[in-house]
Amino acid sequence: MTAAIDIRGLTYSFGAHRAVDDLTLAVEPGECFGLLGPNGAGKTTTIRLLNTLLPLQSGEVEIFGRSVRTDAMLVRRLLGYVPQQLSIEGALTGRENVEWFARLFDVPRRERATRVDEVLEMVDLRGDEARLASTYSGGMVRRLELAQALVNRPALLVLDEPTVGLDPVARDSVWRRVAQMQRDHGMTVLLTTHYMEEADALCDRVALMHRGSLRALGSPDDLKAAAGAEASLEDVFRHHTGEALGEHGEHGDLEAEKGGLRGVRATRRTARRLG
Ligand SMILES: Nc1ncnc2c1ncn2[C@@H]1O[C@H](COP(=O)(O)OP(=O)(O)OP(=O)(O)O)[C@@H](O)[C@H]1O
Repeated sequence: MTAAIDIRGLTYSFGAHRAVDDLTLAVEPGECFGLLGPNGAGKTTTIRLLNTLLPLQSGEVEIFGRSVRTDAMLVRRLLGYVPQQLSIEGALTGRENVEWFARLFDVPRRERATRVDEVLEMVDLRGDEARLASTYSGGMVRRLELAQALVNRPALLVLDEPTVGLDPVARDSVWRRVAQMQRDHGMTVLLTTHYMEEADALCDRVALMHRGSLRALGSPDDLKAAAGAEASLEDVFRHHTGEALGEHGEHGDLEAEKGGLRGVRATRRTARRLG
């Protein structure tokens, strides 16, 4: 079977700094796969290489058998991407934000209204679609971004830190949507996170990255079992790197449900800085 994502010997440097170091891994169709690691591990760089936002330097990546090096346009059509940065426009309504993406991704004009309805329904925003996005809470912003990424019915949904800076309730609501979409539509999902409990709850398999390279790969249960009785994914990380992820990964005091894009932007910035 053709892998959903096939990464072979991927290496990428910013100047002298090697951000991704000889990464090899494959994600199967229909899997929810987590790239885990602290700030600076190379997760976002990996994602930007596979979604064609960064040009490959060394190594190969194929998405459903299409090379990102030679078939970039085809690869883009297969992908839905929710970046860490905000991708919505506060001066547009929720619905207009999704319509804009539908046009951008060449959803045929005749199908657009139905598709927009469908994805707004999926993320439970039909009731708020006429409000300006600037009035949305942090959790609603994230759900709207999910709707944008889904409107072209991607075979692969890529989420970069989908719940960073959200409070536990909003985080849970995003998790439920992602799990449901994967279940209902058989979509392949690749997400990056440094919330261990997020990976544990959502992912069939995870890859632990540290300083650009792959340190461990497997299902959360197998990795935990290998690290010892009653080990958590935090323990697994410590076991493979000698460092504690918790110091990088806790954002317990962050609160993104304040509403308004400015709050969301500030919270995501803070979350990234705290890592
Ligand atoms: N545009 C850039 N120019 C120079 N260095 C960069 C650039 N982007 C990333 N880096 C460096 O590459 C390394 C990997 O960064 P990357 O963003 O991929 O990590 P990450 O695991 O996604 O972390 P985060 O959770 O902060 O996004 C880091 O050391 C980072 O400082």
